Amino acid sequence: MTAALIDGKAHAAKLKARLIEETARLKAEHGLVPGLATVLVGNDPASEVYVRNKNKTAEALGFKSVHHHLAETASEAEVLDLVRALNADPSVHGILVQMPLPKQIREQAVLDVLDPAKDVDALTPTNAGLLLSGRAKLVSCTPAGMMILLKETIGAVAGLEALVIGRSLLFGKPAALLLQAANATVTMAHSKTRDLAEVCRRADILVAAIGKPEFVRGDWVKPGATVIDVGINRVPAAEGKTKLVGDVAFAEAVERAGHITPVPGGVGAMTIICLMRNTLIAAAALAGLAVPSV
Ligand SMILES: Nc1nc2c(c(=O)[nH]1)N[C@@H](CN(C=O)c1ccc(C(=O)N[C@@H](CCC(=O)O)C(=O)O)cc1)CN2
Repeated sequence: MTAALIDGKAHAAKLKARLIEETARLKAEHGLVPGLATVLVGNDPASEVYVRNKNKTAEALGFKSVHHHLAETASEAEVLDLVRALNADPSVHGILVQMPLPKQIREQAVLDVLDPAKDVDALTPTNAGLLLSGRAKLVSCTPAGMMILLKETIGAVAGLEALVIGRSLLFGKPAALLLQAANATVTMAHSKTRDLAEVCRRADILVAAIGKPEFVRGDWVKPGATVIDVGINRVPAAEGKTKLVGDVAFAEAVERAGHITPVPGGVGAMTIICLMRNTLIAAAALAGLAVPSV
């Protein structure tokens, strides 16, 4: 069997088109321009690219987009003051603090001051709790993108065995909750899981978010399973160059899976557009308008 590729870029483009229409409608009917503020602390090259792409996408949709770049040596107090100022700015509806942060800044301290109504990453304790209780308006971006890809490629996941490897706040935990809310039977695995290969072989939906290049081997994949690869690992390639690979050994897994996301161009390609969707939803909610169903 050779798996069908799940094209994250194509699905992201479809969502982008809907968001452009909805943004124009909000502006025409309510004079509302969604505003996204990005905060980057330090000079991590990958983070710089992601944040630049977030600002570019926001502008392409017709949002107001502002960027704040703090030095690698910025103190926690400086970051918290900036977040408080953005909380108070009525033209800003979404605040994105790029992760990871330099080590002197506690991620939890930043999330504790971020206004949950503007938390377009859905990482604050309030939004994490709302997801747990099934009442979330803002859902973490990459997990939300995964659910869109699953819905549009395999349809309902009810009753399927789903395995999420990884338990981060950014992906693993919200992904497991979303799959469970869609009535999948969910297992969460991690670095301490015994006999991971055998656990993987039971999964109809295998989600890998471990951060280890090509860790999941092809013979761990149940024949016909759907594989969602969340890893983005830069590894050495020929002629002194580098290339991106996922957490799944793609060339092996593609021979056994029914559907598989490539890296790049899979679920990662949904992250930024789902952030824009959250910004639009946050803007409508803060303006007291009905939450758009985009
Ligand atoms: N505050 C946040 N920080 C981080 C997040 C996040 O969602 N919120 N996620 C990652 C990085 N990230 C966004 O910030 C992100 C990762 C990947 C992509 C993406 O487009 N991936 C492409 C390949 C990109 C490439 O060539 O490097 C793909 O998979 O096709 C977008 C955003 C950590 N930090």
